Amino acid sequence: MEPELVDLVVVGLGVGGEEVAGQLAKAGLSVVGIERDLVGGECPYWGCVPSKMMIRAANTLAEAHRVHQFAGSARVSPDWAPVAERIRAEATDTWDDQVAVERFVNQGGRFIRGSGRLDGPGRVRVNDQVFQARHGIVLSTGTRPFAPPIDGLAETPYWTNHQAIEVERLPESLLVLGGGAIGLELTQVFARFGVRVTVVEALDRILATEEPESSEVVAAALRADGVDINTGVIADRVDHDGQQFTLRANDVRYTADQLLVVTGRRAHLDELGLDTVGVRADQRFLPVDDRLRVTEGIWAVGDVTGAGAFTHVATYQAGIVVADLLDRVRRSEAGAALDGTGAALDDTVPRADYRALPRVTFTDPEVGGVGLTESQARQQGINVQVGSVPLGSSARGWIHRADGLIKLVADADRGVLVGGTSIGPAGGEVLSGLAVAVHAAVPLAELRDMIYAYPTFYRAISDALRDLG
Ligand SMILES: Cc1cc2nc3c(=O)[nH]c(=O)nc-3n(C[C@H](O)[C@H](O)[C@H](O)COP(=O)(O)OP(=O)(O)OC[C@H]3O[C@@H](n4cnc5c(N)ncnc54)[C@H](O)[C@@H]3O)c2cc1C
Ligand SMILES: NC(=O)c1ccc[n+]([C@@H]2O[C@H](COP(=O)([O-])OP(=O)(O)OC[C@H]3O[C@@H](n4cnc5c(N)ncnc54)[C@H](O)[C@@H]3O)[C@@H](O)[C@H]2O)c1
Repeated sequence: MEPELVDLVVVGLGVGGEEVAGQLAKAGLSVVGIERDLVGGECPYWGCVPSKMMIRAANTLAEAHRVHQFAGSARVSPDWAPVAERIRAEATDTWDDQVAVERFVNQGGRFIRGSGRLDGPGRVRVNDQVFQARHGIVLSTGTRPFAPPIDGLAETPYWTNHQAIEVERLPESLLVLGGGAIGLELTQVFARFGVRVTVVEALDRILATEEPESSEVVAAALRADGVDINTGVIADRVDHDGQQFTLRANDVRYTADQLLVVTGRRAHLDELGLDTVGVRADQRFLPVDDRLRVTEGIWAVGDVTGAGAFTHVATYQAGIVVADLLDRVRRSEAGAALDGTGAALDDTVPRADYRALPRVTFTDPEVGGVGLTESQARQQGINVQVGSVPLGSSARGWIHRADGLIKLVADADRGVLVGGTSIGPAGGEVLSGLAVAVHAAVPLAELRDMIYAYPTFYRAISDALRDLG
C-alpha cells in the first residue's frame, strides 16, 4: 500500500503527545494523532486528576477530625459515593474521551484510534494505514503498570491504579504492594475513608526516592491514619481464595479483601517497531538527547523517556519538541541545509534541563522535593552543606501544629542550593521558592538577605538557611 504523506505523526496522545500534536496542528502542520485508548492518557483518567480529587475528599475528612484539636467537636461520616461520582462526572466523563478528541480535531489534527507502530524510517503503520511523515514522528506512548514476578500474583484479580481509581464500593481491607508515590497517596485516601490498609514495601523505607526525612514524616502520618507499614519485605507468593488475598513473605502472611499492586511502571518499547529504524527495543526507556530526539526524524516525550514520570515533565518536554519541530519546518521551507541531525543549525531551540525538576507527593503532609537529595549530591562529589528545620519551629507551623520540615542541600563551593525538600500542609506550594532558587542558582547570600513574610510556612526556609553548615 502507498503510504500517505503528512507532516507529522504522533503515536500516543497522553499528556505529552496531545500537547505536541495539538500545538503543531494549530500551527498549520498536517498532524496525524494516534491513540489506542483514551486521548489524554493516564493523568486525567487514572492518574493525577482523579487521584487528587480523592485526596481532596480524604483531606476534608482529616481536617474535620482536627476540629477536636482546635474548635470543639465534629461528627464525621465518610461516604465514598460523592467521590466516585465526582470522578465520573468532572474528571473522566466516565472514561469517555470525546471532548478531548474534539479538542484535537478542532485544532486541525486528524485523529486515528489504534496502535501505532514504526514501519521503517519516517513511516508509521496503524490499523490498515501507513503514513509517511515529512517532518517527523513523535513517540509519546507512556508507561504501563509493572507487576513483579511473584508466584501466583498473575493469576489473582489484583488491582492496578485503574481499578483503584474506578472503585465505587470500597473494600474493608486493602494490601498495597509498593510504597512509592502512587501507593502512598492512595493508601492515605483509602485509610481516611475507613479501609484497613497494609503497605508492603521491598526497600527499607517508603518513598525511597526522596530524602530519608520525607519517608519518616510520611510513615508517621500514615501510621496516625491507622495504616500498617511494612518495609524490607520481599513477597514470595500471592494467593486469592475467591474472597481474600494472602501475600506471603518468608513466614509472614498478610491478608486483605483486595490487593493493589503499585510497584512501578515500565515503557513497552517492544511494540513500537523500533528495530525498523535501527533503535534497540530492549532498553528500559527511550534514550533521547536534550532536544528529545531519539534518532533522525524521531522525537520522544513523557514517561517513555525515563526523565521523570510526571505530567509537568511531559508538558515541559512537549514544549521543546514543538519548538524544535517548528524550527526544523521553517528551515526546510526556507531551503536551509540541514546536516545529519540538524544540530548545528538550531541554537534558538531550548534544551531540556532537569536540574530543578520538582516533585510533589500529595500525601498529608505534602512532600515537595526539587533538584538533588543530600545523598545524590554527595554521590556527585559536590561539597555538600545541609540545613534543616522542623516546620513546627516556624510560627505558622507551630500555630497549625503541623508536621513537616524544610531541608536544604547546598553546594558550598558555588554558594547555591542544588536541592530542597519542603514537607508540610502546603509542602508542594512552599516548594516553589526552592525550585526558583535551584533553577536560577540564586546565591545563598541573596536568599539570606530576602524578606520572608511572617507567619508563613515558607518562612521556615530562612531558618533552614541559617542552619546550613
Ligand atoms: C495514580 C497516578 C497518579 C499520578 N499523579 C501525578 C501527579 O499528581 N502529578 C504528576 O505530575 N504526575 C502524576 N502521575 C504521572 C502522570 O500521569 C504521567 O507522568 C503522565 O501521564 C505521563 O504522560 P505521557 O504522555 O508520557 O504518558 P501517558 O499519560 O501514559 O499516555 C501515553 C498514551 O499512549 C497510548 N499508547 C501507548 N502505546 C501506544 C501505541 N503504540 N499506539 C497508540 N497509542 C499508544 C496510551 O494508551 C496512553 O494513552 C500519576 C500517575 C498515576 C498512575
Ligand atoms: N504526585 C505525583 O507526582 C505522582 C503520584 C503518583 C505517581 N507519580 C509518578 O508515577 C510513577 C510510578 O509510581 P509508582 O508508585 O508505581 O512507582 P515508584 O517507582 O515510585 O514506587 C514503586 C515502589 O514499589 C516498590 N517495589 C517494587 N517492587 C516491589 C515488590 N516486589 N514488593 C514490594 N515493593 C516493591 C519500590 O521499591 C518502590 O518503592 C512515580 O515514579 C511518579 O513519578 C507521581
